[in-house]
Amino acid sequence: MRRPLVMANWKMHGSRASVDQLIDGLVALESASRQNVVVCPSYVHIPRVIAGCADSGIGVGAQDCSHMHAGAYTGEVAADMLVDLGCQWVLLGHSERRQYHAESDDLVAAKLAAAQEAGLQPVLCIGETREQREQGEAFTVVARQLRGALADQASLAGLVIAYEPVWAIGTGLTATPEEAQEMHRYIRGQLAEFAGLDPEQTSLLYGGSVKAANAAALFAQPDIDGALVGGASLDSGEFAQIIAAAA
Ligand SMILES: O=C(CO)COP(=O)(O)O
Repeated sequence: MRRPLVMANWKMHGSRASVDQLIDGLVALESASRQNVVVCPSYVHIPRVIAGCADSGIGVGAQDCSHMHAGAYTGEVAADMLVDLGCQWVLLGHSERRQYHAESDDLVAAKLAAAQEAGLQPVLCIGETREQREQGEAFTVVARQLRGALADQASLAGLVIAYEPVWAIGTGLTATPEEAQEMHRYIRGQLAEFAGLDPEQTSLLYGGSVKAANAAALFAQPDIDGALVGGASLDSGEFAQIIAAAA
């Protein structure tokens, strides 16, 4: 179902103290707003966030998961383990995973299948680099990432897509609302065309330098349902304003 989801990706940030402060800010939000919020801390902080957000309506997710089931895979975290902790969500295919850990579309597809099987709600992250956009390849790249991850899935129930142009992540450069809308419209069309998804049931989030100052204009676009927020989600006041803009 399309819903105004605002997700925090804390990336590799946080200490127990700073995580506690962020949780205090989130649980102090009014109840209706909290239902639209999902927080993705680093693995090590997940139990703390789940405990701190208990009964608040705030969802908790991981930033990645393994494509494999439990076994001798040092350093990996299985989707089942995340479910066992109480996670409901997982980000997959984030551009920082693709860039620094060489994650291919095939690997992202395998992770997505593992997440679905375990009962996690996956958020598939896609987006083009600056060079790809400048060369007029943005739509081709996004279509390839979508097909690569989704084409052979047994189930896509509850899937959320986050469009995060790589050139807008952490750079302060946001796609204009019109640029983001154009791509979101295109993605919705692709989902219907090859994945058999009802485009009106799939939430599409925008990510890339979302801030309090630009959130409302992005959310006003007809195909932008919410946001995946990095840097600004580490500032309680700023993040609360983004959540308010989505309501
Ligand atoms: O990568 C992002 C969220 O997953 C976006 O990060 P920023 O909001 O810091 O640009």
